[in-house]
Amino acid sequence: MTYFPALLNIDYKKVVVVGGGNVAAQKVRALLPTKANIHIISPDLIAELASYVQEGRAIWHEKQFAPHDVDDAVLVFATTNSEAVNDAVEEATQHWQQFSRADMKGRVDFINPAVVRRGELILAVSTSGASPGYTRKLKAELEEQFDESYAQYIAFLKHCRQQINATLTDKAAKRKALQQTLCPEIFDWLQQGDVQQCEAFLQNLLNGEQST
Ligand SMILES: C[C@@]1(CC(=O)O)c2cc3[nH]c(cc4nc(cc5[nH]c(cc(n2)[C@H]1CCC(=O)O)[C@@](C)(CC(=O)O)[C@@H]5CCC(=O)O)C(CC(=O)O)=C4CCC(=O)O)c(CCC(=O)O)c3CC(=O)O
Ligand SMILES: NC(=O)C1=CN([C@@H]2O[C@H](COP(=O)(O)OP(=O)(O)OC[C@H]3O[C@@H](n4cnc5c(N)ncnc54)[C@H](O)[C@@H]3O)[C@@H](O)[C@H]2O)C=CC1
Repeated sequence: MTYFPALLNIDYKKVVVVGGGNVAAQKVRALLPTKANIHIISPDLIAELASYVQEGRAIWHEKQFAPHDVDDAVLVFATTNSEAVNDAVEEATQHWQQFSRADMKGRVDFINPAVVRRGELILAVSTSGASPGYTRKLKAELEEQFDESYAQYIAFLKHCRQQINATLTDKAAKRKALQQTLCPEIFDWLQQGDVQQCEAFLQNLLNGEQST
């Protein structure tokens, strides 16, 4: 299968996860940074999921799956340990609802990548189902390579881009300035906690004075 990668806006939309085990938790963990309305359908929950429910970050329907549970959901995850139940979830899911099936036994509209988030930076990795174990290993490597400092770095690049777009009018000058924000010095200055140096660099770009 050749999959199409995309980043979805699911804020305030209903998402249903059927099952309350480790695989369900993996899916819910990936959903939590969004503002989606997360509904878990399962007669039981592992402790991690129970804590999300207790914190009000997901809604638990303590029951066996029934077809109407998927009503109005934009994403549906079938993560139970029963092929028959996953079949029933698949059957209940309309063609306009995106369906993910953890056992890969039937219809699969999308599969889940491993995700590393650093502020607004999103690194998503997949082997298209070839080797989820390798995907997990690659994620661990990316977590090391892209540490938490990247959140601040991306936030500063965003700030620069907003300022440049608001200040410079000439297209070529804008492009040049945006390109210059990608110089390695900015990352290094932020690592050293030297925000002043970064701001001075940006001011020079906005004044058209930076030549590097
Ligand atoms: C197709 C896909 C569908 C989907 O679920 O979206 C799928 C399917 C299956 N996974 C299986 C097994 C494992 N999955 C993991 C881990 C992850 N699996 C994830 C995604 C995906 N798994 C999608 C493809 C992604 C890709 O290829 O890149 C991750 C990335 C994200 C997530 O789970 O949301 C998450 C890591 C996230 C993280 O660490 O953050 C591990 C490793 C571990 O847990 O340590 C193992 C054991 C090792 C092994 O088997 O390789 C099995 C066999 C089940 C069985 O034997 O019963 C199936 C079914 C089959 O292949 O038929
Ligand atoms: N995609 C992935 O990353 C992986 C997928 N898998 C697949 O995912 C399945 C689930 O794995 P785990 O979460 O580890 O299993 P698990 O056994 O820990 O959890 C299964 C959950 O499904 C619930 N369930 C069973 N019948 C139900 C029903 N009628 N209605 C609602 N909920 C019901 C159970 O109560 C339990 O909470 C595995 O059997 C395997 O096929 C397994 C490992 C990784």
